[in-house]
Amino acid sequence: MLELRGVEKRYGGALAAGPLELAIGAGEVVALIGPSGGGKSTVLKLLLGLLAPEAGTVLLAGAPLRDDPAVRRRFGYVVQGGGLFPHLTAAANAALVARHLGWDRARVRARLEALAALARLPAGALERFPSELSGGQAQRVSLMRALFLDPEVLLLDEPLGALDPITRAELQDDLRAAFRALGRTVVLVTHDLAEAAYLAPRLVVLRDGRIVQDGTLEDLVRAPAEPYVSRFVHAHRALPVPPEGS
Ligand SMILES: Nc1ncnc2c1ncn2[C@@H]1O[C@H](COP(=O)(O)OP(=O)(O)OP(=O)(O)O)[C@@H](O)[C@H]1O
Repeated sequence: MLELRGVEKRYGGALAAGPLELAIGAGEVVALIGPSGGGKSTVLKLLLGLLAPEAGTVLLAGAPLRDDPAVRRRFGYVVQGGGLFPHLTAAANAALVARHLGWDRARVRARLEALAALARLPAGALERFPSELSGGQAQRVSLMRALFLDPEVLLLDEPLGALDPITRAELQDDLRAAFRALGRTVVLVTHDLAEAAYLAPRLVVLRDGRIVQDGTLEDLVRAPAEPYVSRFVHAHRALPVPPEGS
């Protein structure tokens, strides 16, 4: 469904990512993980065609990705931070592209209701502005907007950033259920390994713009491709709870 072949991305001459080889099958759920600045967002934007590579080819369903609105509509994209327009209600944000394409009110309303149920957005929240939504609700609206046109591929850049742990855990459950219900190809970016492993069976570790490992959590734990992967896996701090009886 998605493929990077020998892809390189430079900013001002400096290599930010690549050369990259990556193939993602239809219906796969893949997490891109790694340190800040490792190249996760860059890879997501290359897959989406938001960035053009200086070398190599990006393929969508076997054909080179073209810069064309019809091609972009095959993707749903949740940008880092949600990217909702502050002057539009949640409903207007979610339905923005559909309205632009001329969907009538009844069709928009039916789709909003179906997606609000899928994204578990509380009734009433659709008529509010982003400043009147909680962080978790805003993320749910961003997800609804990405799914509105029923895209073949869903790309999510840190969809659960900046949420408290309880809201984050609830949204992880809901995202996982939504991915299963949709059966679409999903690529998500997170720097949280536990979240990545909960949501995606396949983990791609990026560091310094290169793929250092591509496998399951078990592969990363049992057979780390380089010492960095091992450090990343073991960098999670346990709770500093005193032992019982002390
Ligand atoms: N527009 C840009 N101009 C110049 N350099 C950039 C630009 N965007 C990203 N970079 C650089 O490219 C590299 C990869 O950045 P990228 O945003 O893809 O990393 P990331 O893994 O998504 O990081 P984070 O987790 O912090 O979002 C970094 O060194 C970054 O500084």
